[in-house]
Amino acid sequence: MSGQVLSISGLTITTPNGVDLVRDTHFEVGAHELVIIIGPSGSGKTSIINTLCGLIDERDGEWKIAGRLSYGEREIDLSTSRSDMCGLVFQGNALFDDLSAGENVKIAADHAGEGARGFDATPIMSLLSDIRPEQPIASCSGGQKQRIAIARTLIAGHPILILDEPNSGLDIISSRRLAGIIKDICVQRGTPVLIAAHHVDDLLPLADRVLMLDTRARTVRPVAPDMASIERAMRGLDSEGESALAAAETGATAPQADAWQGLARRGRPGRWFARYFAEYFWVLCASPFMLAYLGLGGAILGFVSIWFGFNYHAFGGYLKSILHDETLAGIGFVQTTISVPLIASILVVARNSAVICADLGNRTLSAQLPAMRNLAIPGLRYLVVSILVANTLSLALLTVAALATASWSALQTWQVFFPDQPPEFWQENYFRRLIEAGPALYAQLGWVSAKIVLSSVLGSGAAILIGLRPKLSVVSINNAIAKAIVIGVSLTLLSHAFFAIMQFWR
Ligand SMILES: Nc1ncnc2c1ncn2[C@@H]1O[C@H](COP(=O)(O)OP(=O)(O)OP(=O)(O)O)[C@@H](O)[C@H]1O
Repeated sequence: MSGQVLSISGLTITTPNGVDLVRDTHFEVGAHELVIIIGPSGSGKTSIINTLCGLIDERDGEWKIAGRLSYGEREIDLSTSRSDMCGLVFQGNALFDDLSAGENVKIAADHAGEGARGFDATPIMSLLSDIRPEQPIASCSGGQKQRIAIARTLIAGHPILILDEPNSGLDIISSRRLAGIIKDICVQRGTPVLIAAHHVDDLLPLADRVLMLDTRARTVRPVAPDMASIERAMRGLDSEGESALAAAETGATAPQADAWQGLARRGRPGRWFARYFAEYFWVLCASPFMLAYLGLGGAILGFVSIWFGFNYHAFGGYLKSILHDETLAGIGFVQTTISVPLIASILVVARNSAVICADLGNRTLSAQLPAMRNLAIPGLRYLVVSILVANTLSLALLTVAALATASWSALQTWQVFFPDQPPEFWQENYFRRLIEAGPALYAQLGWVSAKIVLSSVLGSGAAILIGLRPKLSVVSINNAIAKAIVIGVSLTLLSHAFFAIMQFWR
């Protein structure tokens, strides 16, 4: 493959907001060449890299891409096809946190392409000499993670190598060593290497050329590979990030400055509890998806109880003719005080345990809770109280919704059996035991409320405790979610069984 040139022509990238990052841009990276691309913060370096690596994510919005990438015999139309020729070291590392340090490299080696065959990996592996292969990713320092990410991509053996800010977490010695290793690889393999970087001092001695993303001309142009020329070229360029920094330096007003000044003023901290409560109430209860879920559960239960209660009972014939009012009263009582509250609790606790555990697990993994503590935000209190209250309200309201649809579908099913009976007859008998109970009505509702509150508090409490336990990876969050569902539903079954026994214990 030696001697092949990476050539980009006619590259235009338009963000989903309609901003052209580059227009009709051309550049090349030769075989054995190490080229650095620089540009102000937010100018589009990562977007160019993602385009070259086929990683523009259309789920973020509709990007418009035009241009061609050619390398050797292959040519790719970037407007219609995703490029698969460039290996990328991601800015945020993107390590697999459920695998150990060694496994992160091994998995790349085991899936390496032809380009990796017969290549001496010793210099790459020497990048990792201070890391134990069995070390979990979570226990590696920022610089160590970065070196693992670099080694992993180098091992994979793509014909073209692209690095996004590879030296941002490294000390100066590691950074120089890294630059030397990358250069060696570039020369040995004949690989074109493109590096996007802000801190170029350590990389410059080994760079063949420097390209600059010119935010005024919306193109990529060459700059002499020395710090003085780079600084001169960068000065005078405009971008959102640059103009904000320049404004801060000179005391001038940047476009969004007023909005940010308003945010910096101290307000009432209590509104953040309301903010978190509203967020959890919506996700745990009020979303249309939840209402439809519980409505459907109630409707199916209403139909099943009446249909099978009348059709498949041992005294089915009698029930239909002379005993149907008593049967209806019995089914109505069991449905309103036992079965619908139980099914609603199981459905809500199972679903909401997963949501709560995933939410807190992600906050734990991404260190949001220590960040809140560090900012003197009573995060745990906001989150835990909001979750407990929102989940209990959610279960109460959704049980009422399920009871409404269960009663409605019970009435529809009953009318299939007894089309001549007026709905008033159904209403009188279906709710008779509940109403007959007189003051005990309140006792029955009290039992139902007790089941709901206990199921909710135990279910969401278990999900909170499981979600807040230390998490090392996304896989550990998944396992925690499964555990929270099983424990939450088991506690719900036990709560309902306990109160059902108490309810009829006379
Ligand atoms: N999904 C998106 N939707 C809309 N605009 C986006 C999206 N992703 C990025 N942008 C915008 O595209 C521009 C370029 O972003 P990009 O991340 O490519 O810049 P960059 O030069 O790599 O920045 P930095 O050096 O700060 O990492 C920015 O203004 C950014 O706000």
